[in-house]
Amino acid sequence: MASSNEEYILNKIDSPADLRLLPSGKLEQVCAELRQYIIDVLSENPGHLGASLGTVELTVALHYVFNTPIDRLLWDVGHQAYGHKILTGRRDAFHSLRKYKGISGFPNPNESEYDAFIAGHASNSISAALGMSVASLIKGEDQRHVVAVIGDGAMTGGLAFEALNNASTDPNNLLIVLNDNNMAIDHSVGGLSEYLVNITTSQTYNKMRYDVYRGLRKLNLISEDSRGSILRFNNSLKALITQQHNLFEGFSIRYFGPVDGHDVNYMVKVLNDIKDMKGPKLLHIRTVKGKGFKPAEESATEWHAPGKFNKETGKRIIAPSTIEPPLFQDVFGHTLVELASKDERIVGVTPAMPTGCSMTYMMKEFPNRAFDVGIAEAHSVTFSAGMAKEGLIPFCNVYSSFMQRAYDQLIHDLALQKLHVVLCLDRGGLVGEDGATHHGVFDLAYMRPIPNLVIASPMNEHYLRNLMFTGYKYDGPFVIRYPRGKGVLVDWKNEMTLMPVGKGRKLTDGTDVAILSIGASGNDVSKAIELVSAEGLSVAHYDMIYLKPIDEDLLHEVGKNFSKIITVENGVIQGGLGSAVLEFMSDNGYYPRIKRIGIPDKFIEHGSVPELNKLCGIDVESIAACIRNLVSFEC
Ligand SMILES: Cc1ncc(C[n+]2csc(CCOP(=O)(O)OP(=O)(O)O)c2C)c(N)n1
Ligand SMILES: CC(=O)[C@@H](O)[C@H](O)COP(=O)(O)O
Ligand SMILES: [Mg+2]
Repeated sequence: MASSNEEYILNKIDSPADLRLLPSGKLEQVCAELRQYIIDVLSENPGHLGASLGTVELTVALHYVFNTPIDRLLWDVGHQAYGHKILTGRRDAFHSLRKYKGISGFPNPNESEYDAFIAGHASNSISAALGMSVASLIKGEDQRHVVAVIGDGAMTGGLAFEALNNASTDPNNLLIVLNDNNMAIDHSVGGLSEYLVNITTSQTYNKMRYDVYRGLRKLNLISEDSRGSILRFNNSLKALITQQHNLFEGFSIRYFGPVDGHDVNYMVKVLNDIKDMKGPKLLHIRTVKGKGFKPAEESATEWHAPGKFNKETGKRIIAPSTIEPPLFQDVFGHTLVELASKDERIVGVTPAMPTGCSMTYMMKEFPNRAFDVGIAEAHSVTFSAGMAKEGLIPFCNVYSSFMQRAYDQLIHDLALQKLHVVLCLDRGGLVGEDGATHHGVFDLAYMRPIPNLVIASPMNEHYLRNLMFTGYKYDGPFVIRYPRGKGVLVDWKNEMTLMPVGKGRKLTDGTDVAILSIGASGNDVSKAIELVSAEGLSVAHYDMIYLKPIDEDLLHEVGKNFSKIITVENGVIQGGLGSAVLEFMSDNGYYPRIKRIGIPDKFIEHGSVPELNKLCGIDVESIAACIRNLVSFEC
């Protein structure tokens, strides 16, 4: 914070141009104010706190040195870009972060010209930035700098490695800033994270290399354009000092660092030094996730996205514990342990979301049988397929929207070989404040065309458990899709039973209209039916449970007995349950009037789940209105 005799500066920075007018001596103050502003706002309006606190100095240094938005700045994942938002004209709007009609929690070019590329899903920044850097050369815009900021977690994604590989050959002047805090949401995992720790321990070597390099440049003994000579210089220096091999230089990408990512003035100096170098280069900075807010520094996973908190006491504000239904993710986690304790062939796999999906329970109970494979959704599926081929029974848990990354693996590696993997898709449906990048609304539609897959979705916790048990017993790829958040049953721990594959169930009888739903949306359908029943309407409700194979007996029954049908799903209308029912009715000579309720053909913004459900017409009131309208033929 500004001391009493210092004027508050942040309010005067309406764009990075204002920042760049400040003397460098003021940058530390800007950082302090920026950090405090993030803490102040997020304590009341929750968001991704830890990552953005860790990048305060980097953000200030980048906007100070680079001529944004002409220079392109890409944030990987984008959850660390709150400081960037505040410095780029969104300071006052920051209070509306992640709220319905407010600013997005991630960079989005539709929101600001300073947001150079869409972000939300990890590991795309180097590819996109490389494309921009190559484009600027082809277009003759050689003055334009392109910078990708990527975390050590996001760097574990395969896409990032594909981009590094490409960056090493196609001409470009890309700068990659590797923001290394040794954390993803949970602890960073794998060889890369160990490697980065090792580089850090050889800091003296790297600093010496950088200092010698600066000296030679000052003496004009090496030239900027002569990439080969720099590499030769690096190599011979390396040979002089140590046999150590640098991964990035192995890719022909110049490596600088590691530097202290909380020393804003030093970063300004380094960035100024390296920004005009030709060719691809990587600056490795070390930061602390949650920097400047003690509880967040001490417990980074908890404070990744902590919800509301008291900024004075450092305590999270958690609703007083009443007896409530558990989170679906927790039911998954406990049930997996229960199954795994009876069959040692069961293993668990998560791509970097152990806390989020509650694989942590399995990791604690059976550390040798649970795997966090890093931000690597595609790999997680094929890795699971490999284990299944050898007789293990993997439960691979992937957030629905991140699963989009693994479509070919699903088809080629899993379904084609009909391997026994239970694929648990958490966060299916609208997820709320994370918005368009994170809604898990495409899964039912994109999986339905894939042969050999069984696709199921539970209406409540008992069905989740039953489906996990059925998936465990079923010899083939078995997908279970369930939503973010709480279930509906306080008493969730039932005796698990087999659910006949491809069989749905009738929940209520009725004559006016039949509603076919899948998954937890069925609970809203039940409530809507209660509303219209009180008005004298008679509605039959079927919980399909399985999208594939779909229950054909049930559909014949509905086709024969109803002239009006409503389908309800928390997924895109095109291709999911509604489409399956339309196809079936048409193929079998039934011609009822069918109204499909689901997510319309557009990307859905951020907001609370109830707000978005209403927006999409999948909330209780909208379903009830649809029933009334269909009965009177106006729907
Ligand atoms: C494809 C994909 N998988 C998983 C996630 C969930 N996720 C968001 S942030 C994050 C950790 C990122 O770690 P890092 O890049 O090191 O950033 P940090 O939070 O440490 O700053 C993960 C796994 C995601 N956004 N995208
Ligand atoms: C930035 C990111 O992708 C994750 O932090 C995501 O927001 C987690 O979502 P949940 O809160 O549903 O676990
Ligand atoms: Mg990290």
